[in-house]
Amino acid sequence: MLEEVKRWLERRSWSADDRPLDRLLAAKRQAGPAGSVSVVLPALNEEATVGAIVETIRRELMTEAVPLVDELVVVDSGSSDRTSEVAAAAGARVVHRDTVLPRLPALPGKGEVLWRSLLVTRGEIVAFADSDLREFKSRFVSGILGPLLTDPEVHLVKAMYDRPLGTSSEQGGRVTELVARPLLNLHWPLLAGFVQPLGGEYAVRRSLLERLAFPVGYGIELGMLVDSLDLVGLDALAQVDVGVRFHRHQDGQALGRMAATIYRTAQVRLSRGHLVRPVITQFDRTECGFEPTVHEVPSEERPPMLSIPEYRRLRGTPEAGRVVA
Ligand SMILES: O=c1ccn([C@@H]2O[C@H](COP(=O)(O)OP(=O)(O)O[C@H]3O[C@H](CO)[C@@H](O)[C@H](O)[C@H]3O)[C@@H](O)[C@H]2O)c(=O)[nH]1
Ligand SMILES: O=C(O)[C@H](O)COP(=O)(O)O
Repeated sequence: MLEEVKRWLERRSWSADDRPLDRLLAAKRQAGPAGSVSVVLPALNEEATVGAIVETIRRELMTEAVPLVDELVVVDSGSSDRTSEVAAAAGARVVHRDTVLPRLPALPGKGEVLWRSLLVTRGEIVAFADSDLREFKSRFVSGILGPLLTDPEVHLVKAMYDRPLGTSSEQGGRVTELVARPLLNLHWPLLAGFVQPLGGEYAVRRSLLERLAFPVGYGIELGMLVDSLDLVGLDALAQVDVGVRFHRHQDGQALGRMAATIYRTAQVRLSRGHLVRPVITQFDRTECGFEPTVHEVPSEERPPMLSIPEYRRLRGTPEAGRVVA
């Protein structure tokens, strides 16, 4: 491990317990508008879990006594189930991806809805969390907000946690362990200290988010880490231990496509313009043997939000500063 990473782990890795709620609330009051917080839950067919997550955040972080979160938005990514209804009934503002920036038809994928969420939220700090989490705890949100509210030098905070898979207590995160961690260690060793580089729970200052390109699919987390390192440096990145995370596990083939997308995101960053065929072939057993299916690996990226005129008008920002394009 690099010496810089050892030092980073000592300086920038915390537990959610390190910053109790009353300290966060005091810091938020003191920060004024810079401490405004939006929580965004991307959701594609999550009717089973999104309601409980919304209720927990509203009950524990959005009350008169604990006004830590200012707005809670579920961005529906094209669900065919009752995700929107359930989320709205639980008290979230629900926005469908197609209603945001309608001049650009939405592309499929999680990164796409996170990108669009910047146009429908106002917080100077935006916290994202997956909406398929079970046994959700509000510390998943308050924990990652802590360093941003209390330390102006921190710009991005990722949650870290144990990830049970089936009966095994610590073996979840198959794409993390087989693809993302090796890629990061070999190509961006400064990021080797992140325990959960792909985790969907992270909080980021808007001033950073709006300067980042967003891969439209599952490449968003790796892309965001790599580009943030480039834009703000390792010391502006941090991680917080929030306990244990339970979520819906995708099957091996879906994870294969996710892995290919993440590899592609890395590849684009390693050699912009390098010509490859971004497809992955997978196999299913049929009566005639193994049948190949070819899936495209999405390579589209949305440009930094600061380059979108509608966003600049909304925010009253005249020009784009340094961005990752
Ligand atoms: O097109 C999509 C796909 C997913 N989601 C939502 O995004 C979240 C995470 O998706 P999920 O399929 O549960 O991802 P995981 O298999 O858990 O993948 C992990 O790794 C991914 C790649 O880094 C991250 O995006 C995830 O947040 C992280 O949990 C969930 O709320 C989904 O409903 C969308 O909104 N739109
Ligand atoms: O982050 C990951 O590696 C993927 O979400 C897969 O996680 P799982 O192996 O716990 O399902």
